[in-house]
Amino acid sequence: MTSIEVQNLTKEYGTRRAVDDLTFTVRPGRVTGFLGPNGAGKSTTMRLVLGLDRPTSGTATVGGRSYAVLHEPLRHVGALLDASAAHGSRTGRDHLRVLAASNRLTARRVDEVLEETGIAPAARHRVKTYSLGMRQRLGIAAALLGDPEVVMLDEPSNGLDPEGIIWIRGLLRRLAAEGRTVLVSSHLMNETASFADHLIVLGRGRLLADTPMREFIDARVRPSVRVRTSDGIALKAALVRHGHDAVEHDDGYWTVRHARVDAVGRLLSGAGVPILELSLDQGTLEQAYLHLTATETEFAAQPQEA
Ligand SMILES: Nc1ncnc2c1ncn2[C@@H]1O[C@H](COP(=O)(O)OP(=O)(O)OP(=O)(O)O)[C@@H](O)[C@H]1O
Repeated sequence: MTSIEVQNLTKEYGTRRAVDDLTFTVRPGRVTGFLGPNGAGKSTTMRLVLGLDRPTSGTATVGGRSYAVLHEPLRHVGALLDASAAHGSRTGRDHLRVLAASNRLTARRVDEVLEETGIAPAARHRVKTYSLGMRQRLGIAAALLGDPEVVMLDEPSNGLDPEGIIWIRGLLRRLAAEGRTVLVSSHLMNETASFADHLIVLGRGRLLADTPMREFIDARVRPSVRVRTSDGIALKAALVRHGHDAVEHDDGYWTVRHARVDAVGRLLSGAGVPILELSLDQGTLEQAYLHLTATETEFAAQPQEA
């Protein structure tokens, strides 16, 4: 089992500290979402893990070894950092074949990942004719080529169509279920919520959270109850009588904050209020993330310089 270990990692570009004393471990068997606003340091951290940049101090290792010393690294770590990295005048297949050859991987494996990522029909076309989504799939194919234990993807959903987004979700879940270590950065909160088990959140190069996704949401967004009725006046009166605060929305739903579904259901049926719909509103990753960024004063008060 191979983890990504980041220990007191710092990277400065001139006077700008892109990564600031980061320490975390990305563990196998789950998908870890890597979040943070633009410029928070996610890509820099990934580049440091891949040995594409040298840390100012601290270490980033994979299975206890730095990427630079890995023999045939694609067999250990697969990464998508920049989907435009492939040579435009090569075909998708040739691009993967060159990568495969440098890591003693077979041409058969190239054909497998072309199939797996859905670009086999375009494999003999030049990369410069690929759409953004196809380039993205080619980048993911390259990441999977060596059947690696560790997969790091920077914004993999970028440019994918709805089917592609569903596909990547299933792929990430499967890679984690196979016991791999999967780190995925994204700005799409709904997307991240659909595939991540765990979250690492950065702000201005620092670690803001390293926690299971459910805990991250529950700690910041208290659940509420959503209810729809044909008698809003009776609903409000019954809830207020029991000390609840009920808010009506434009879509005809009411929200009862800090309440349990069963308690609200019992109370309303006891009061003879007609209930058309009743459900738990658990709070979303987006709400929790925005709550975190709003409460991190230093992080919110010092916007990124241009
Ligand atoms: N090669 C570089 N030279 C100078 N500054 C850099 C370099 N690479 C990154 N930076 C700076 O480091 C900071 C972190 O950037 P990084 O790309 O890691 O953030 P990010 O979280 O990946 O952002 P995004 O979500 O926009 O991709 C930014 O301020 C960026 O301008």
